Amino acid sequence: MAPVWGLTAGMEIRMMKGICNCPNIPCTYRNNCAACIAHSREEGTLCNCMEETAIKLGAELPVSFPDTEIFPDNEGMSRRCAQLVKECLVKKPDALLCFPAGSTVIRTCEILKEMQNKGEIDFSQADFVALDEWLDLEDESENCTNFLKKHLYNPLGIRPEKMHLFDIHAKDLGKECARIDEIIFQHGGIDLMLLGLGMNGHLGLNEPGGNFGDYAKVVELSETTMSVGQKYFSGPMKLSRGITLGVHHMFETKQVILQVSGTAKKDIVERMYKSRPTDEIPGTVLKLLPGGKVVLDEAAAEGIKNFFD
Ligand SMILES: N[C@@H]1[C@@H](O)[C@H](O)[C@@H](COP(=O)(O)O)O[C@@H]1O
Repeated sequence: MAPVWGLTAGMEIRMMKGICNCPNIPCTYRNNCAACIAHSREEGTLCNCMEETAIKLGAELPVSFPDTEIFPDNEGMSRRCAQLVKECLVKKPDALLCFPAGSTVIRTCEILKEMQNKGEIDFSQADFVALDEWLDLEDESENCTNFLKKHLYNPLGIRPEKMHLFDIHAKDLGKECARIDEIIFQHGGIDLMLLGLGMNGHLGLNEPGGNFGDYAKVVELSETTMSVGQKYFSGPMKLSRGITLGVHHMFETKQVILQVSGTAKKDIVERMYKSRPTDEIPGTVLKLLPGGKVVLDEAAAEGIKNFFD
C-alpha cells in the first residue's frame, strides 16, 4: 500500500542510504533539526529522529500505513477485535492481555462474554495487566479498574490473582510503575494489547508530547483528556494525573490492536493517518509497531476512506 504522507521519495533514499546519524537522540526538534537536515542534504539520509528512535526500539522500516481493517459499523469492528482476542488465546491459552477502559471496548467485552457462554473461548489461564488509571480521584468507584471489573473481569469471572492492576495508593508511584513493568517483563511481554484512541490521539494515558521510549509512568493529563474524561463519571470529576503503561511496552507487545469507532473520532483518525510518526499524536506509533493493527468502523474512517481505494 502506498504511503500517503509525502515521503515516497524520502523512503527510497532511506532504503538506499539508511538513516541519519544525528547526535540528538531522541531529538526534541522533531522534523526541524538542523543537524538532520544537513545530513539529509549532504548524504541523502532521512531526517527524522523519531523514526531513528523507533528503529532502536524494534520498529520495522519502511514506515507506511498501519495494517488497517475497516468494518461497516461498531458491531463489525467489535466482532473483529473479539475474534483477534480469541485467536490469541487459541495460540497461547496463558497469554498476557491488556484492555483499555473506554466506551469503544464495551461491545467487544460483551461479545467475548457471549463467546465464553458458548464455550468458544477460554480465559481460565489468561492474565490481564492494567493499561491505565486515573490518579487523585475524589471518588474511585467509576475509575478504570472498576470500569473493567464491570464490563470485562467480573462478567468473564477473572480471578483476582490473574489481574495485575496499578496500586494507585502506593507511596512511591515510580516503584509501582517499575513493579508493573517487571510483571510484564516476567511474562515475556504482553501478548495482545487492545487500545482505544483518545480525542487528542492519546493511547492509554500517553498524552501528546510524551516520550515513545517510556515504560509505565505517571503523567499529567492534557486539557482534552480532563474534559473528555468527564464522560466516564456520573457527576463532575476533577481529573489531573494518571498512571499508564508506556509506548515502549507497545513496541514489546506481540500484537497491538487500536480500535476506533464513531464520527467523533474521524478527525483524529485522519490526522493520525496523514501525519508522519510523532509523539505529538501518540496514535501515529501504530505506523511503527511491528505487531500493530488498526480496526475501524466506517464512521471513524470517513476521513481516510480515499486512502484505501
Ligand atoms: N484512558 C482511556 C484510554 O485508555 C481509552 O482507550 C481512550 C479512548 O476512550 P473511548 O473509547 O471512551 O473513546 O481514552 C481514555 O481516556
